[in-house]
Amino acid sequence: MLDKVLGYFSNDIGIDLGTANTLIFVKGKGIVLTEPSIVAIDKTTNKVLAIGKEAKEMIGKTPEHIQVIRPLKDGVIADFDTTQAMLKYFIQKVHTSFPLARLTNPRPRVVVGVPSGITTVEKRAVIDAAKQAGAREVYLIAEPMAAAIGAGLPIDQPGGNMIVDIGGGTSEIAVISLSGLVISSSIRVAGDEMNEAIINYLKRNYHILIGEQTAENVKINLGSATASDRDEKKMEIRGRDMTGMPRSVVIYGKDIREALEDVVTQIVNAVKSTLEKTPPELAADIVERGIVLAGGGSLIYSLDKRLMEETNLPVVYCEDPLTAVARGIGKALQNIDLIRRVSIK
Ligand SMILES: Nc1ncnc2c1ncn2[C@@H]1O[C@H](COP(=O)(O)OP(=O)(O)OP(=O)(O)O)[C@@H](O)[C@H]1O
Repeated sequence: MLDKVLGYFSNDIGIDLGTANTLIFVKGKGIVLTEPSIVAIDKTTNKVLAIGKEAKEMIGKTPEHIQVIRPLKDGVIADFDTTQAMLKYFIQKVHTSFPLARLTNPRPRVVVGVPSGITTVEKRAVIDAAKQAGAREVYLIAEPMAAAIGAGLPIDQPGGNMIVDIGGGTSEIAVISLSGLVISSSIRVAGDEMNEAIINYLKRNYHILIGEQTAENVKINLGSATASDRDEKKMEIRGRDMTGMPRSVVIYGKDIREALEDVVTQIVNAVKSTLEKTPPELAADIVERGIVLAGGGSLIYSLDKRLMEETNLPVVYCEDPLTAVARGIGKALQNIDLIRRVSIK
């Protein structure tokens, strides 16, 4: 009986520690936290002022002494101390939401999703950050593996499953069979580069400077990966001109499709080259099952159509692409054997 109670309240947690967003899954509860991976710091005192949503609202609106940091870059930790402070805050936030769990399991087991191309040093940084934030045991799962589990693909069967997980910092492409990554490729080009491409395009062609938030908004509302009705859609955006004066311009979907073309091509080429390296038996399964898309970056309008045109394969979105990795980590949390089988050693 006691075991049952302890088991139920053992709040082992799964973390999708993303470049853009951090999601936390608590065993028995589901996804309990979704926050931007952003921290605001007072540069003069080095004190953390805000974390997550609160910090995101400060972007581009802070006085000189406040710096808003994204401590992860390209899917991995770029600023160790800030990532650790952020993780500690998020873990404690979910931990204190379940007081009984805190009594029974004060130091939870933590499973973290990381890019498949992570280096040994980067791995160490994630494990250390999670341990210092209170984790007892830390397991790492490659993001495409977690996304495939979250998408409900039969990863433990002998058969090819292709998953393309496009986040903020990395695009992960993998073919999975028998609980292993048969082929994987991780490129450090994804949603964030799309924002940057829009900022640069508008600077070059419209001589207007816009912030990251505006760029993301433009990407979501006007961006696309193929010619479509969106080309004619327009939007008025505000920024500064080259003399620093506030200015507004009207831009069209076609402009943004052009701005994104280089980033989209890099992602499409990475998918094609992974397909070329896929063993024939597994390729045959992919012809039948199609390519599965996950991650927020994959939501760029008509990316599925573009990939279909370029590969001649069926392309489908998994359910709720933004939470696929977190849900996959969550499923793994229910099953320690699965964690051991699929975790990065
Ligand atoms: N509707 C949309 N259209 C285009 N892009 C979108 C849309 N919704 C979210 N995004 C983009 O998705 C990205 C974030 O996706 P996600 O949360 O999956 O990434 P992450 O897990 O934080 O990053 P990574 O896996 O690279 O560490 C951001 O670049 C965001 O702008």
